[in-house]
Amino acid sequence: MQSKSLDGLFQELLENEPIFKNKEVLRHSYTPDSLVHRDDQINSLASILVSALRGDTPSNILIYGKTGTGKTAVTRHVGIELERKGESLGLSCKVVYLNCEVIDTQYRLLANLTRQFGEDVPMTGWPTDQVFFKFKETIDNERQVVIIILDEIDKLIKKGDDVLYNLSRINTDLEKAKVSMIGVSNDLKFTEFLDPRVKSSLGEEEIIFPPYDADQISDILHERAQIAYKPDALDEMVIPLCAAFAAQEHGDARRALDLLRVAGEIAERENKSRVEEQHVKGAQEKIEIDRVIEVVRTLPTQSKLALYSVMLLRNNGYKNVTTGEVYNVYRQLCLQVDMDILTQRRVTDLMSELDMLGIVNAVVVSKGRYGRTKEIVLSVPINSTKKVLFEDYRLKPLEFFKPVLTTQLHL
Ligand SMILES: Nc1ncnc2c1ncn2[C@@H]1O[C@H](COP(=O)(O)OP(=O)(O)OP(=O)(O)O)[C@@H](O)[C@H]1O
Repeated sequence: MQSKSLDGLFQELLENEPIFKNKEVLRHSYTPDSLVHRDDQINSLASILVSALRGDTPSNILIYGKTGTGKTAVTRHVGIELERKGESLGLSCKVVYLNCEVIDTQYRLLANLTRQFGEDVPMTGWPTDQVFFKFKETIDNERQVVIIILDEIDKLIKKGDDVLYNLSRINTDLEKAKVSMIGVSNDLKFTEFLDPRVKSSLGEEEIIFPPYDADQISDILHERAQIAYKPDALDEMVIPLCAAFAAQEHGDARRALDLLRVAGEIAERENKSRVEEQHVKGAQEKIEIDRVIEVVRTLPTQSKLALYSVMLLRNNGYKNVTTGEVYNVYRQLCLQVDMDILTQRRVTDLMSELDMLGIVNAVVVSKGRYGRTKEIVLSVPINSTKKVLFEDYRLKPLEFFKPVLTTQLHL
């Protein structure tokens, strides 16, 4: 019975005229062929890397810019073109890409690099020196220039800068191969934590990616929309609105492309043949909620308990939740899951942090002769937040817990 109705549903959905021509090109994994408004950065990068085509070692480069300013897209694009040109000139020029958020230890980085040159190194188990030796031996097998792109390089140095130190000195041990590095970061200050020798070697050249303004983002979106959407699928206000929202967020092209995709998905779900202004607003709201929920997922357990206390109070019909009531419930939750009970002052601090993260909204209200207190309102949807909280095994036993609540006086 159910499968029949589902079959009908699929049929109905299939018969709707799709508004997307190729949705994949709006995803993060897609690398565009043309990058508008980045000619200066492309030229700077190419003029440094051209040394590789002369058989010399290009200077190391540090690339800075806020998130979504095209750093990765430009670096990869120039890297691909450099390899292509090298090939046509009969030169061996290899550009390898590593994301240091994923590969964040010296061992894993070296093992991964060696593997990219076709040699098998186990992902754990060897002494680090041995992996480094293997990497050197592997690349030094032939005359080649190797350019290593270290994206999100700031994540790597959180665990020490040994690997950067070793890589920055590697050329002295090589006979045939030459290595240079491109570090990419959206943290302008990360070099402050580097060993001065690494800092000066890595930052031989620096390229800055400024944020896009709304007009530049509009151009990026227009180009992408042409391949992503069917003709006439977008109301004329859609692109300017996506661009305006993204420009408010420090000119983030990734955010703009997300808005453009999610707006289309919302319109599609509503069976509309055109994406309208309200779909972009819906997309903005959805992306913001998804972001906040992601923040909830990474909160420390104590903050999760404080947050869950607010949720329980709201769920039990409390209109004006105060920090005193939160603390009362919080204590009961701690006892239930056997966690240390923090002082009321500390829990009030945790609530302020949740406020700063946009998870709750606390306003100070005056209660006349009863003094002043904070009233706390949730800024996240209850059901999805609950789901995320219970992913934490320490909170799981609280799923059906009912706290003892005081009757709320409406002063
Ligand atoms: N000039 C551009 N033209 C076309 N697309 C662009 C341009 N700049 C950025 N994009 C697109 O915007 C998205 C984000 O760009 P990218 O990943 O390069 O940003 P980033 O600066 O590396 O950000 P992060 O620091 O967060 O990694 C990508 O999908 C990319 O294709």
